[in-house]
Amino acid sequence: MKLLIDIGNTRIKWQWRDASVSSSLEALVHRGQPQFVSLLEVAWRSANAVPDQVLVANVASTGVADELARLVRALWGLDVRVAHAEHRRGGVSNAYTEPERMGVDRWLAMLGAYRRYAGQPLCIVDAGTAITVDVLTAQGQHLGGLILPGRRLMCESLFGNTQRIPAEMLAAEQALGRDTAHCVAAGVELAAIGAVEKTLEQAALACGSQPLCCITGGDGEALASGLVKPSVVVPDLVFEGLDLWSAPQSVCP
Ligand SMILES: Nc1ncnc2c1ncn2[C@@H]1O[C@H](COP(=O)(O)OP(=O)(O)OP(=O)(O)O)[C@@H](O)[C@H]1O
Ligand SMILES: CC(C)(CO)[C@@H](O)C(=O)NCCC(=O)O
Ligand SMILES: [K+]
Repeated sequence: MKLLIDIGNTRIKWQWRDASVSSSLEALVHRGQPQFVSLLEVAWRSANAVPDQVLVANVASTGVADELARLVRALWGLDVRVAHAEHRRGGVSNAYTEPERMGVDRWLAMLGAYRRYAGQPLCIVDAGTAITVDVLTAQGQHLGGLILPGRRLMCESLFGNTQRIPAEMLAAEQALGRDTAHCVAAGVELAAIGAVEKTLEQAALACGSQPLCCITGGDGEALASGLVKPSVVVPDLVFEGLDLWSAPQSVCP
């Protein structure tokens, strides 16, 4: 049994996997919650499972990952394996000249998407604390990507830097708002949708056919429902990639 862990800037998400079964995703907020280690301990003890491998993807501080590694050692006497972005793996080539600077969540989402949907161009979207969009050709060449603030960060930047926009975060209901909170919701939603749709258009030109849009992340469903172009939502895309990353046959060439 493997325990796969994705540490984002807002939440820690985890999934138990063995050869045949993947558990549903579980998550807890670690930001501003110093007791997250004891909450994790309760959650993992109650799973009544003993992992033989613990794999970690971390884009938060190393302090969070270190505390988690201590817990894993205390519970099961295991060292965690920490994934990182690379030049090449599993048929995917990274466009970054310094791949170690890319967030590993982006790299793993690309590996996961390529494993599932290789053979067509892909546009991989992770809608979390930040929103990332990355384009892969049908042959697995990463063409590059974009990073923008996620839904909550976009809202908070407005709430924190204006006098007359109160801190009220709503889901967007219509394209155009008719009061402040709905205008913010519409603006934030359209910023994300516009970024993805524009990238899809440019990627279609660059790749010669319409890419499949693979979406993951806490705000993924909401983003997908606003897109005109077809998309698939894969909540455990980063875990698919982490599982692939840890497989012995996927040694980095
Ligand atoms: N309790 C919560 N606190 C803050 N945001 C939350 C909470 N629950 C859900 N969210 C939503 O989840 C989004 C973050 O999604 P997700 O959990 O995928 O990101 P993350 O893993 O924490 O961040 P990232 O991986 O981008 O660093 C936020 O934009 C917010 O809308
Ligand atoms: C962009 C985020 C925050 C998304 O989780 C993460 O992938 C990250 O911290 N990336 C490092 C910068 C980069 O990917 O170029
Ligand atoms: K993420």
